[in-house]
Amino acid sequence: MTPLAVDVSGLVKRYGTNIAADGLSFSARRGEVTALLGPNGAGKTTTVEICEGYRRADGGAVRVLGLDPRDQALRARVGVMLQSGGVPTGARAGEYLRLVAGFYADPVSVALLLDHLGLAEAGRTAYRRMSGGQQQRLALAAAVVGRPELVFLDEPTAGLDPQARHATWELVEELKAAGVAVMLTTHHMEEAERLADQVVIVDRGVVIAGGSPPELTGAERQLRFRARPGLGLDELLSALPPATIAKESPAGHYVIEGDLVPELLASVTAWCASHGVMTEDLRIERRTLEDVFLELTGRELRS
Ligand SMILES: Nc1ncnc2c1ncn2[C@@H]1O[C@H](COP(=O)(O)OP(=O)(O)OP(=O)(O)O)[C@@H](O)[C@H]1O
Repeated sequence: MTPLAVDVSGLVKRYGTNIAADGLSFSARRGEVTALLGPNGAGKTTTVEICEGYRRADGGAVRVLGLDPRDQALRARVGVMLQSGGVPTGARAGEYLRLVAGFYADPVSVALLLDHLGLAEAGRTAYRRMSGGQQQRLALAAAVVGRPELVFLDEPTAGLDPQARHATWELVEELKAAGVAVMLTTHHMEEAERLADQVVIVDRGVVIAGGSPPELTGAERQLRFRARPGLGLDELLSALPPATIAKESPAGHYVIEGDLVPELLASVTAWCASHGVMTEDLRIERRTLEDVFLELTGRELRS
């Protein structure tokens, strides 16, 4: 059986008294995008750096393509995009990418890759003169130029404009179609929803939920709104059809599940009006990963 691309079990990592990973477990498969999603400080970068072999774990087991993450045999098989580039500041984009390509047996065409990521014009520009978005795309190009079997992308689209973000997303989709395992960290939930086959939601060093985006968000649409905390939900429910469910989670965030026909919406808003309740952000849609995170932790993902 082919080993999992990444297999992390009970990972523990401490920085002094601060626990960045507290028994964290997940796996990532080939030909799939696995997203570690969580707020700042959740432990995503630490986890990925341990998988990349840059940091040592304090406990737990980590295998990457079936090997110890520090095994030198992985260098040629794994692509890494770091948050802070790691490119010499005087290097021109094209030169640098050709240099990196030279380390691999069967690299991708540098010219095609530059073109694909919208960097063709920046090919002769020194790294320090490139925009932040261009530098980020160059780091991405360097991670994939060697045709890796597994690639780690740490916040690959943070700070990119929408066009560059879409170019990055397309590249990730192509990698996946070519059978590459992609591990991506993000606190951008649309990115996780759009790209990921598996989402691993991390908070405070532990996995609080995992699955495909539809598994996590559910297929059913819901009526959601915000209003003052502590509305009498039993009373509201008595005004709604019998199979309807109403929840307040966390305080001031309301979710109504049931047969979402126009009459239900009218009944909810009529009940609110008769109780002097002003709703905000009233919407009927599938839960988002943001909603899932909020329900699980009582906090916003983008904290
Ligand atoms: N080198 C370090 N020394 C001490 N503490 C650290 C170090 N690196 C990370 N931490 C702490 O470990 C915790 C997890 O950080 P980590 O960077 O792994 O989270 P993250 O989910 O990647 O966050 P972000 O989205 O901001 O990158 C945080 O509390 C952070 O302050």
